[in-house]
Amino acid sequence: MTAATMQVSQKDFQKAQEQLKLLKKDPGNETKLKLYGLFKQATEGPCNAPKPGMLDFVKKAKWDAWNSLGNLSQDDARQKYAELVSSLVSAESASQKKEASPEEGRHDGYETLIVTTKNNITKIMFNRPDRKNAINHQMYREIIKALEEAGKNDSTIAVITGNGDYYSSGNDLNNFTNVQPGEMEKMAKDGAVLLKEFVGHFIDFPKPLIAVVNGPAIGICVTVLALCDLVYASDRATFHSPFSQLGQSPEGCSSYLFPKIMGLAKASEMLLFNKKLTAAEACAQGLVTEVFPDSSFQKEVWARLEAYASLPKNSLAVSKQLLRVNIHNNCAVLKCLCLGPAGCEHFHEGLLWTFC
Ligand SMILES: CCCCCCC/C=C/C(=O)SCCNC(=O)CCNC(=O)[C@H](O)C(C)(C)COP(=O)(O)OP(=O)(O)OC[C@H]1O[C@@H](n2cnc3c(N)ncnc32)[C@H](O)[C@@H]1OP(=O)(O)O
Repeated sequence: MTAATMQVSQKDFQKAQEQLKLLKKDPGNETKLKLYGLFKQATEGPCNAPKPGMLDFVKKAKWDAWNSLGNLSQDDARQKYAELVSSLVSAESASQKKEASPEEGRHDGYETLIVTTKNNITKIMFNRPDRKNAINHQMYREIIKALEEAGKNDSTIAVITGNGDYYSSGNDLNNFTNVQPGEMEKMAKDGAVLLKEFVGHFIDFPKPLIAVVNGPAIGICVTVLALCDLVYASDRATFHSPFSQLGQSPEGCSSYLFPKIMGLAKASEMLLFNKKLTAAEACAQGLVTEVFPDSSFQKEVWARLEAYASLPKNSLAVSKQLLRVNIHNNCAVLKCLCLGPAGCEHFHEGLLWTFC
């Protein structure tokens, strides 16, 4: 070895010692012993220390690691030490990159949602946890886009859920603020068009659509549950449609589907008198398919959904259509009646409108 390469090796050796201190993960005892042996060999040469006693386990393991290097030269030991540290640094940075890289199967182009496709399931997750997943204009449009994509892609089922402690607090109340007096009517009309498109995508969704209600649900995200094929709820979830409290009327085909699902009396309690249901009550009334303890909710539900998603895709899609044909047709009629060319958007308190 020339003096020049030896110098590089010495420099690399020192750099490697610095890098080793910066490692975030413990490399494990075996690697630490290898590093110890190489370090001693590099700095002191072959082991000539007395062998520790059999019961002094730590000292004995270290001595063995050093002694096992025999007559390896100090230059080679430095080199091997630097190589080992470099491999640890590379492995750590690769694993950090992997952790930081986007979730597997994540779709691009969404800011208010996390949309992923994995194991034949497209998951559409509301992602405004700091606003309790309130649905603003952008989110309405992104949900429409996500449903459109999910309806056409290779997935077998689609799932809607929320990120954080809420499923969704419903319509973002800021959608109705900061409207200039002269623009009220335009805002209502534009909102009605957006709402029609939004609800229409639930009515027309061609595959099984499953709501995984991870927490409280309010307003429009409750009403469209009736357009989902299954609703799985955590026992933390609640179901609240406070329309009259807000001077609004029910939307999302709930005025038709809720009485059909739970009977007129129970639907009236929810849609006229703002009764908030627990998950168990919503299940007893047929709005929710099954309730799970919150502690095992995600695990149990996703295991079940993965099994469902391995069923034949076309059979599920056709069967869904057969089950829902009448509901679909009636909802489609309601959609046209309420927001068709004749226009019957009903204004409430000069601001809000009914859907159906
Ligand atoms: C353009 C198309 C329009 C179609 C309209 C269709 C008609 C739809 C109707 C509905 O969906 S009606 C239901 C509307 N939703 C509500 O009335 C819920 C309002 N929010 C609340 O009552 C409470 O925030 C809560 C959800 C019960 C949570 O209460 P908590 O005390 O736990 O947290 P907060 O501090 O209140 O919330 C944190 C943070 O999030 C904001 N936020 C929550 N929900 C909404 C919302 N729906 N719209 C806008 N912002 C919301 C809340 O203001 C807080 O913000 P900061 O104060 O931290 O800035």
